[in-house]
Amino acid sequence: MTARSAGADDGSDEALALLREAPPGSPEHDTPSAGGGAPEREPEQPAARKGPRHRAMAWTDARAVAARAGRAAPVRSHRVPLESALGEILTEPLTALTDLPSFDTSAMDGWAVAGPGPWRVQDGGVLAGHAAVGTLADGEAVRIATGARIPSGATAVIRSEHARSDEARTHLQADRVVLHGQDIRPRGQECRSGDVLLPATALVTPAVLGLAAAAGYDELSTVPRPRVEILVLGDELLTRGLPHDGLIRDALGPMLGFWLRALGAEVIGTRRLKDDEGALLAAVTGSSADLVITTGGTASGPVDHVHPVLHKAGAELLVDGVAVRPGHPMLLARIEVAKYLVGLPGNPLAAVSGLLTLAEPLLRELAQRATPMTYTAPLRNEVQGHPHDTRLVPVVHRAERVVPLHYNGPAMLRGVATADGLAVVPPGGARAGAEVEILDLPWTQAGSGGGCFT
Ligand SMILES: Nc1nc2c(c(=O)[nH]1)N[C@H]1C(S)=C(S)[C@@H](COP(=O)(O)OP(=O)(O)OC[C@H]3O[C@@H](n4cnc5c(N)ncnc54)[C@H](O)[C@@H]3O)O[C@H]1N2
Ligand code: MOO
Repeated sequence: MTARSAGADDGSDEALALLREAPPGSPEHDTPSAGGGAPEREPEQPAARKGPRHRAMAWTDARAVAARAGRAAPVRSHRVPLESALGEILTEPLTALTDLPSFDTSAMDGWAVAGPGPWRVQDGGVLAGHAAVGTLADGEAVRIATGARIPSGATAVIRSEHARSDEARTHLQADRVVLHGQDIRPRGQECRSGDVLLPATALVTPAVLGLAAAAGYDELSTVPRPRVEILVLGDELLTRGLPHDGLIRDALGPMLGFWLRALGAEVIGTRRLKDDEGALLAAVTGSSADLVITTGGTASGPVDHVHPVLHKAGAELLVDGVAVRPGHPMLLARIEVAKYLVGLPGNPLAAVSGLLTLAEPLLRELAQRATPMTYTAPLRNEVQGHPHDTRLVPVVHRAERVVPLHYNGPAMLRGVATADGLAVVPPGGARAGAEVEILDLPWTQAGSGGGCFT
């Protein structure tokens, strides 16, 4: 867990201060949710609008469906150069291709000696990377460097600081008792050729890359990162400059690619599409990605084309709405075998909610990464819940507790930008002190998702 020190200069203190200081009567104070930013109030749903509510799946069920969809995809493997394997999962055990060390090695700079001293010092010396020198006979010594091959016949290495040679540097005397084999790393001390160093299913971390290289590998067999294409939808979106004339900046395009990479995806592209059904259908059906992510257009407005396009594409809706706030219109569809689409709602925090609810478990299973340990933390402040739905609320860790952040409205990124994670607040809410599950953000120290190697 990240226990950031109180007062960390990360911008979250302003959000926290606002939470503490909102005066009575202010909108902040009046929000029905402590922790700030209420779930936007919904009017009682008339019968005619009850359809979506019936379809909405419980938050935990939706995550389970997404994970199952990922597990159902065929298992894949590729051989890649070491540097490309970072963050992927091994599909074969890492079996040593050599003994390590692969020869008897000096562990120190000093002298290799044979038998009991004093010793006659041979001319020259042995350096790391040099071929073997001749055999040492009993009573002989030769200068040696750390990492150099031990000459045959040598029985020990004496560190430079533990022996003295005479003026002419021809004779050597030890300052202390010399033990047989001291400071010699024997061949195969770490492993023998053929030993299994890591099982298939191990995550390739930087340390694994180092071990694989030491053990003789140039390439590794791993599960390829799922290939993801992002389609950002909306006529109202600008990619530069200030909002004007009802147009706003696209906040999702700049964020999602990096976030998806941190979740283990290979992002093959981000495209911006106008609100045009034909263009969306062509982009979805023509995409070569394993997972298409769309943003916006999930609801039932006049230019919300995701549902009609999925229908036309013959896709199977696996999740069509989730009982979670924000983000309830999120969806998951199977377009064809092993090709999925996650529809993220357009409101930016709702999109983050969809990313963590549906894309994260799907990508994790497609990449065959281990399920991270879930953990809970006590809330410092009460958080009001939605009557029926789970809430995901940005929080920071402070002194063994999590503090709900204020700017947590569906259209706001200000809270999550300073957050360590999202608290999973059950329907009905949670009191101060209640333990709630925390979804770490992939870049926080507490993140247990196996590392975010981008
Ligand atoms: N009658 C109803 N209307 C809406 C409901 C509902 O239940 N009944 N749900 C609301 C909720 S909740 C959400 S979330 C949104 C989801 O809508 P869409 O997924 O169709 O998204 P859009 O309508 O395209 O956009 C919503 C909102 O987000 C802004 N947006 C979109 N893309 C971006 C982007 N890349 N960067 C920044 N902002 C973006 C867009 O301008 C809208 O303001 O539906 C509600 N409506
Ligand atoms: O809150 Mo909507 O929940 O998905 O913006």
